[in-house]
Amino acid sequence: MRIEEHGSLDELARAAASEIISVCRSRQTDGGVPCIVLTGGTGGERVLSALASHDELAQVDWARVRFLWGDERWAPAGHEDRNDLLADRTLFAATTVDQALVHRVAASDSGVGLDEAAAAYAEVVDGIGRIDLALNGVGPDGHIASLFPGREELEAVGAAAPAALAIRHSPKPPPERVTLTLAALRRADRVWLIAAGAGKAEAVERVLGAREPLLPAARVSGTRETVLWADGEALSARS
Ligand SMILES: O=C(O)[C@H](O)[C@@H](O)[C@H](O)[C@H](O)COP(=O)(O)O
Repeated sequence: MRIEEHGSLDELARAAASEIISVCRSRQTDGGVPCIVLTGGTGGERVLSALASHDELAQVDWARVRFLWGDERWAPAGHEDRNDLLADRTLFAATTVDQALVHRVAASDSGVGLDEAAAAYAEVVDGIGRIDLALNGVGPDGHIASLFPGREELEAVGAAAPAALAIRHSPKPPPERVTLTLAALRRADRVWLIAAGAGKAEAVERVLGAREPLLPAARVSGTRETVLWADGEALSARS
């Protein structure tokens, strides 16, 4: 795992945004359509904001970038709880994306149920070939996406595992969500973990300590690289 240590969340977000632009440019130069899995949470939001205000934003044709979400809260379209709203208010407001390439999880007011929304999202993810980058905010308990420690959803790792699952009774509100599984996240070429602030120091230490193979944030890796983007506070308990 590569560690990208930065002095603050803002510095971290700007550096990550620069690297996202570079990943997308490289893929588009090769004639490809990059696919990025976005994350919710403070870290995810700051990276999106840093992208939106980045002076090299225009070097990527964002209308030829495919977007997924690592998880989404089960809420009506446009609700403050939704992770896709973070993108709408930042990156998507600063550039032009092709909504046909923006794969949102169905909203709770769209007429489908939670299980149906999860199954439909799994089908979308199964239909996507290459995932270039999966961003994952790390929770204080070491969760990523809506994959929480000790939960049965963590067992969805094999080749036959679904790409997305419905989550109920999430320990982090709101209680109902749709999440990509480890099986799906592990398909990504690059998996980036984002952790900033003293509140993440224990989780980061547990990930780097590699003593807990069951910790969600310690169980995800990319096929080409796994990077921990962290600030000094989040790395402060590193042994
Ligand atoms: O929907 C969500 O809640 C997020 O996807 C979740 O996985 C988040 O990334 C972590 O909980 C970190 O969130 P913070 O960066 O706000 O601590």
